[in-house]
Amino acid sequence: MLANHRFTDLPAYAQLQAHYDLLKDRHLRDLFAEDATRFDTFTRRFDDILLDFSKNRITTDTLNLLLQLAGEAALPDAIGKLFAGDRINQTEDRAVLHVALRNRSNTPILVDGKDVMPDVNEVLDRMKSFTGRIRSGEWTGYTGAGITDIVNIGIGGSDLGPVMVTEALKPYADDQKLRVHFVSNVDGVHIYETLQTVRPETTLFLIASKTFTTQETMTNAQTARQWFLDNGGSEADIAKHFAALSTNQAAVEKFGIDPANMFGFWDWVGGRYSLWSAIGLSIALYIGFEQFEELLAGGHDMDLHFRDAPLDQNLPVILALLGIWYNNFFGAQTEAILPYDQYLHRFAAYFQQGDMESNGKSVDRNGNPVDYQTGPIIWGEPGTNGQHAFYQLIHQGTKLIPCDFLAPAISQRPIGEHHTILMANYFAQTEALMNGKTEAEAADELRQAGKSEAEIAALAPFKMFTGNRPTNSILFKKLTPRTLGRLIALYEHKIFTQGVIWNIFSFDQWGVELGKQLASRILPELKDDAPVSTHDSSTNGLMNAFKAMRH
Ligand SMILES: O=P(O)(O)OC[C@H]1O[C@@H](O)[C@@H](O)[C@@H](O)[C@@H]1O
Repeated sequence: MLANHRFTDLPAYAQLQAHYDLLKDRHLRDLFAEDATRFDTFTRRFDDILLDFSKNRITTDTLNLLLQLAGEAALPDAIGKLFAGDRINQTEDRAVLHVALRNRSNTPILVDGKDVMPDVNEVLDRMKSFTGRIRSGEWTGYTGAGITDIVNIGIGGSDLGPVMVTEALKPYADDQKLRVHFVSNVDGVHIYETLQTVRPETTLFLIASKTFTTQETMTNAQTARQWFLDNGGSEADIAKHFAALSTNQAAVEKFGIDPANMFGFWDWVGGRYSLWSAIGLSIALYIGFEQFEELLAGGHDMDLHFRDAPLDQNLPVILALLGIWYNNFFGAQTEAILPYDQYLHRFAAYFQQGDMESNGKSVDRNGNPVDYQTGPIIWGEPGTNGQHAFYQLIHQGTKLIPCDFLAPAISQRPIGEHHTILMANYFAQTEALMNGKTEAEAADELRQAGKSEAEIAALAPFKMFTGNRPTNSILFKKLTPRTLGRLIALYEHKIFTQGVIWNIFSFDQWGVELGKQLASRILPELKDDAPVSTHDSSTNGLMNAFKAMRH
């Protein structure tokens, strides 16, 4: 069990509030002008990853108080319990052990006295041999042809991680012909469009669902199965074309999938932390098992760093504390994740689930409503696209939006000057957000452009930038599987750290249940044309309008 505290009663909380009052009107421009060593003071490196957090509205006092806050919230003890396999997911009475899935050092990790590593390794071995057989063409479909297309059917944690990683690591799939597709939405359009592009005799469906009961996934899986049977496959051929990634063997068998084609995992793997488990099979198939192991190794590297590095050197802890600084003291509502790497175009979407499903909680670990802010709204798009879309608001809007800027030093696709131009934008944006442009500077520019003093007076207020907008720069050498593993685990542990300090449970997700319950109540009511009157007037009215419109 995690220690329990009231976030706002921690001594450092009050100290941070007082400190905020002193610091809130200070401009980053001045903090940089006063201290030539600011970059060195607020930069940390972990192997090929550099975190520069100097463009944050902090001083060393801020950092020390935030570190004190982490200590008072018993963060080191919580980290110990995470790695020790304690049942820290209390409301589901489960351990939280995604770290075991990538525990490449293979040291025993005990749950209820039993080492989980032999089971983890056994599934990894099976994934390895399966991956080898599919990729080499040894595994054939019902006509004897090899597999050319993998269709992963899953949603939420059984979709977003594999989508994000296969997109991010596309260059590592250059050497083979396998294509991957992802079907998640229960909207029939999604499976329809995917099935247009594949052939039954060369397609392998991965039915990815921890519970194997999720309505969207089961509906899509049934549709895929029927399509397969309607287009040349037979019941006996299903074993060659369907595999399951799940914890629920009974439901997998009931669906008709050969248990030999089932890759299991365990209740201590949260859906949004499951890409490292059998849920990652589509990744392994796409980039090869060795590269998948590199991804795991990267996650493990970051685990060891998180577990062992002192808090003031600890990248996930520093990111978490900065997030708390803006969320709880500056009143920031959101955080943007802005990768300057097109291959990371689903990275922010991935952490929308990772962060918002984990820390979108309003009850503390005592079961009491919280009277402080918890998880931020996470969003973002790759640079430079975002610059031409929503950065206007980040630069000149009324809201404070702390941003993480991520970029590789080396592009996976070095073409002409593209990467240098991209990086010029990367550096320019954080500089602009930090410095801004004073009204006098804006006026000077207008003067140089030949504007009259009257025009200058009219335009300068619109052309100035307040600046003082905080950013983290996360610069890494190259987006390899290992580095990606490190980056994902970096954010995972940031989320964990924040949950510990806010005294909330980060590993359950009861908030997704109510909608599911109501949808299953509504579903039968939509099956006929009888007027609906069992809900509120809006819901009744909408359902009845829908029934009328569909004719
Ligand atoms: O993997 P399954 O069990 O289909 O769940 C898929 C997703 O379902 C949602 O309701 C959430 O609970 C997610 O955390 C989960 O990843």
